[in-house]
Amino acid sequence: MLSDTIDTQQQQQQIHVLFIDSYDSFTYNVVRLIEKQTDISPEVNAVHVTTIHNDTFQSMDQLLPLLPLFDAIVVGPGPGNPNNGVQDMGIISELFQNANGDLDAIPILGICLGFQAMCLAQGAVVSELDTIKHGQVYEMHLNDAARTCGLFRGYPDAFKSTRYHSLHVDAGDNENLLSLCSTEDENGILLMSARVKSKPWFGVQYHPESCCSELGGLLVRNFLTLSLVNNMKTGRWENKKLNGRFSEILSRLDRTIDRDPIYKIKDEYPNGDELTYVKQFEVSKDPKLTFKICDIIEEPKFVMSSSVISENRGEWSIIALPNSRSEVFSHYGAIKKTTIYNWQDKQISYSMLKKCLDGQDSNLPGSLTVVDEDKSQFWVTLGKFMENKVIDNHREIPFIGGLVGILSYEIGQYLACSHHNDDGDDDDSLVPDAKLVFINNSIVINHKEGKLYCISLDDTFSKALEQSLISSFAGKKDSEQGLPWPKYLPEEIDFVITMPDKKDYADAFEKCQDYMHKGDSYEMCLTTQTKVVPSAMIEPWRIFQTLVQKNPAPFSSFFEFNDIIPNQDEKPPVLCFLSTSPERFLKWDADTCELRPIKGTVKKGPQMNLDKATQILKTPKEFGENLMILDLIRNDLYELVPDVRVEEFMSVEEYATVYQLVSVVKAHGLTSASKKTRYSGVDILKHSLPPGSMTGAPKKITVQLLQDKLENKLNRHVNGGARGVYSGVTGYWSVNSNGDWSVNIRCMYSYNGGASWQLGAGGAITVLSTLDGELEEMYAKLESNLQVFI
Ligand SMILES: C=C(O[C@@H]1C=C(C(=O)O)C=C[C@H]1O)C(=O)O
Ligand SMILES: NC(=O)CC[C@H](N)C(=O)O
Repeated sequence: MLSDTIDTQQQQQQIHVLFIDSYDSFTYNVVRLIEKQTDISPEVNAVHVTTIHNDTFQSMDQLLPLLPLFDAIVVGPGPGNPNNGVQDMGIISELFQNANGDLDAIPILGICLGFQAMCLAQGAVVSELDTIKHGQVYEMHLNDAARTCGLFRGYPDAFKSTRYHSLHVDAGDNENLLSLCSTEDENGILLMSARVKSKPWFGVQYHPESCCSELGGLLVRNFLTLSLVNNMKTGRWENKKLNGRFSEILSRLDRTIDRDPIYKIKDEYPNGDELTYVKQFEVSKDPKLTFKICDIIEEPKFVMSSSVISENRGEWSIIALPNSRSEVFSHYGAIKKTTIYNWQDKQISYSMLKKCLDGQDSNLPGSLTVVDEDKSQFWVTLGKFMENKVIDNHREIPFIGGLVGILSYEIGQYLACSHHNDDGDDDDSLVPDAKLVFINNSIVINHKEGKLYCISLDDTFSKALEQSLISSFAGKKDSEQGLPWPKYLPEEIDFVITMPDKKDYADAFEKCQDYMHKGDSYEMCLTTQTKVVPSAMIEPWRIFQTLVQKNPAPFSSFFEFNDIIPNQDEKPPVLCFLSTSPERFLKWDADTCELRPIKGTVKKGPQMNLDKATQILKTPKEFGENLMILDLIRNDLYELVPDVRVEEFMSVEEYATVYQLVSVVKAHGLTSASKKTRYSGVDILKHSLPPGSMTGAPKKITVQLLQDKLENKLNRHVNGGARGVYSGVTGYWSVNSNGDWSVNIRCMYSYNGGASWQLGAGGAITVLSTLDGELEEMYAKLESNLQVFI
């Protein structure tokens, strides 16, 4: 797919597959499975897959002239119903109609939606299942015809595979189709694979690429072998056109989908030793240490701390210290603008910033940069800035300085950046979708080893602060003393709490069920927002102090963006974020990245213990929920990196108020790839936002349905229904090529310095969900933070 050189001789020995994607979230799992089948025959040395979307071409007339380039076509899975033709499947319906017989000799493999479309075009009936299967593993049974069909060569009679479908094919006694495989469930016996008798066209209803499917690679290998034999017989193999113009067309087609790295990664980076200052000393291993340290820091600080430590999570805490040399990057998606200025620059006022964002350019001081760009270009701006900052220094420390901050949900793919502040005044344009600050000075703590590091990228770490850290904490053992922080908010303050309407939630839940029954989505993470208005101002830090004690979590974050000094009569809309998230989204170093999707939740209570929760979390509902997101995350990684592994499969983890089902997926070899396909962790971040665990699958259609049809109504009392900071990510991109981002859940955020707070909570809805069960889960998650106010 992403080969570097177009060498015709070499290409002649490659199998070329055209993959037609329907904006599914499992596409690249299939693509990589195809690419891996390299040992097909001595004539073949590689498999090259070109992926296009089902709407890349408007009609077959545009695609037909390109088909001599390809040895086979794979039509992938996807949302929608083949009965809706072009509207749901773009070019796929016309492809299978094959009006003039142009595709008679071209081998095609249809998977799920592709299979249904193929069978429909042959006269079979495609209709809704009574009992729908999303992320469920079933035994597939081959019939006698399969024994003589090369597609299942080498297969046992039965094997397990994952199913993701709302619809199914009833072939009846259709004369054009030969059925090969079936499974049995509450719906009866269902067709799971068939071929078209008169053509080299095959299909499977199940998902060979799922991480829970057996022998998926063999199916693809068999299909490629059949394709090769077919093409050698028909002369397609010899006549394949790959020279000159065709070779150019192929490389252009390969770039249809944008996968350009955000910035070019170099072979080597300077070590930056002249300026980097690292002072290390021994401290207590108690995670409360981070908070005790915060108490002695007067300056502004961002905290990414752990209040619960467990293996591979929460081992480190970071206190980032922004100062006047810190560049602040804010992106405003709705008006497509980025601002860049230094932290608390005296020349920059709120009114000036607002004017320039409103397009009334006044005389901008030289220290304020405003760039017209969309969210995609914003990443390039960040890349350009960071490119020259990267150093090869202290890679064993996760953060030594770099960009720190918050990315909202709407900065992610497929989402409209439309959110605005709903607080009555006209501050709409000033709600940022991303806010990142470059940090030179930080305190980094390794709780596992009891080590503290004072770090500066420009050798400006305050000597006074270092001295007081040493005198207060160096060499001191764990103390039994708790935090001197209040466990409750001041009693005299009241809170007006606006929750989503239960009836609205029920309506949205029903609509989700409709979409899933129609085949438009397999899982939908439906979320709600609750607004809390205190009767008097409480400092955000004061709320954080109570929150972290009530709901300790591995990713407890505190951010208060006081980046503009307020003038007397101005109140800049300060973004604040307090989080006790259990969920890592993405962690990376120079070569590897790790994602830890959480999916599956059981509320804690007197009747619940770990064993019981484990039993519940391993039932089909929770299993399916987790598997769907696990396969989706594999897809997000596979799009950029070929080596992706599931390292932990559905472990149960215990938190303060809930049990959660967690999987771990890693991608290796970011930098060992060829120069052109070399990605950094930040490319993976850009490509995989919004986090799959907050969207559902398939990601594109699901987030669009949630944003346009469901949450705009359900959450209209907050930010016009936008999720904003909730469902986004928080973390850092360190100059030593490390990064770590947690999912913004179990959090609260404010766009007005704490005058009002928003709390998000939700959960994945599948066809196995019940309204009561989902409501209970949503309230359990909401309670983890709302408890601070009630
Ligand atoms: C949506 C939330 O949580 C997400 C949904 C989960 C689920 O559906 O089980 C679990 C963890 C998160 O990925 C939330 O906490 O608000
Ligand atoms: N995974 C798929 O391709 C699903 C196909 C179709 N949308 C269905 O739900 O049955």
